[in-house]
Amino acid sequence: MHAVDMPFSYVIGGFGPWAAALMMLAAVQSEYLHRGALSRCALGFALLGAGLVANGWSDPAARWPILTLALAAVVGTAVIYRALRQLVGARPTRMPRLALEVALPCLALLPAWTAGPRSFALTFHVLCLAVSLGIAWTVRRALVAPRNTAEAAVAVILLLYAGTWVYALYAMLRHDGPEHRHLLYVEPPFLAGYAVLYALLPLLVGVLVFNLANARLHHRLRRHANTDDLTGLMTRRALLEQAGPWQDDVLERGRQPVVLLLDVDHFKPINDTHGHERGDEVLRAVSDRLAGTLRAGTPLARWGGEEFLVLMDVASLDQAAAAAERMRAAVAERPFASGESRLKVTTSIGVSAWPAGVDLAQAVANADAALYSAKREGRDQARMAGPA
Ligand SMILES: Nc1nc2c(ncn2[C@@H]2O[C@H](COP(=O)(O)OP(=O)(O)OP(=O)(O)O)[C@@H](O)[C@H]2O)c(=O)[nH]1
Repeated sequence: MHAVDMPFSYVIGGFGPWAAALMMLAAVQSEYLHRGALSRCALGFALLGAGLVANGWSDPAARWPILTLALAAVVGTAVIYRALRQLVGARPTRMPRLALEVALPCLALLPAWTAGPRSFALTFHVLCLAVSLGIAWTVRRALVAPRNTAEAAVAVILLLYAGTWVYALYAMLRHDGPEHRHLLYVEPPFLAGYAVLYALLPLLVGVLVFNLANARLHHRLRRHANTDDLTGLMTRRALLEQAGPWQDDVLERGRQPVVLLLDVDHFKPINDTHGHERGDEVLRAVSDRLAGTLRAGTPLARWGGEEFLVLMDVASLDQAAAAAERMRAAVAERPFASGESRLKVTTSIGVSAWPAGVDLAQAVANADAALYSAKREGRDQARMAGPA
């Protein structure tokens, strides 16, 4: 066999696996990491691996190393594919089934191989084109209307990828001469390079994909743990995590940290009279109104059932009292619509300074004591705690 049309072989040998690798990465990035996209990428890898093996077979010196490396690459791809499916929560594919899925199209190459290099190359190109069209189908949304850069990148890569195979077919059909019979053939030194590429690439991509998928899962879990489902405010946990560094920063800027604890008055009767769902609506509306009185970035958490906690930096405690009054008024001034009826909702608020060297738990306990006296003295009011 001769090496012919080197740049072309180079494109097929070099671009194909990278395109498949990028596809896998983009699939993770763009949230359409699903069975269809993944299995077609895995198939793309396997097919290219099979093409490489067939190529290497013609060179006795390269035969066994290439065979071993390419098989390792195929197995590596299958393992990564399976792990990824588990990561995204899909039922794990059974290995024999996956092996069959990937092996069948590769086996289709066998009869073509025995029929001669030209029919082999032709079959190979048709299969690869089918795979690239298959991938295009699974990610068609990215092609038609990409929503972000990752999706736009997928569209470009796919077009190049499919274009490579279309061109390969065109070139094969147009040139019947012997020099175009072995479009897959690559010189042994390059072949060895590709073989290493095949063996390393799935590993490399696997590590990248795992990291990306892990980072995304981690981010999602953190967001779930730190966001209150009902109100969208931060949870107690999230506020506790931020509180220490927040206090350091406020003190450094020469301002005073204060804690405001708010509790919706007579909330139980709202639930009992209007139902739990209406109660939920009221909690959401209260949290919106509270947030509306605060500067963006002020830590506001849902502290418990109908309790909210605010960390605020002020120049003086008078400012904190004024802010508490604003929050109280924002809730009390207009009734909340609940179906046909209007619900008047009020809050009681306890405010406490949170000076340096005092635990947040202590400051919250002081605010809670102030809140308790606000409740005792008739509710719908804010009370300042004694010195912390
Ligand atoms: N709808 C709804 N109700 C909740 C939620 N979390 C806690 N609650 C209810 O909030 C009510 C709190 O009632 P209490 O602690 O007795 O206080 P209250 O009726 O507000 O009276 P005071 O605080 O003394 O003014 C309880 O009935 C809880 O079931 C929630 O997420 N949604």
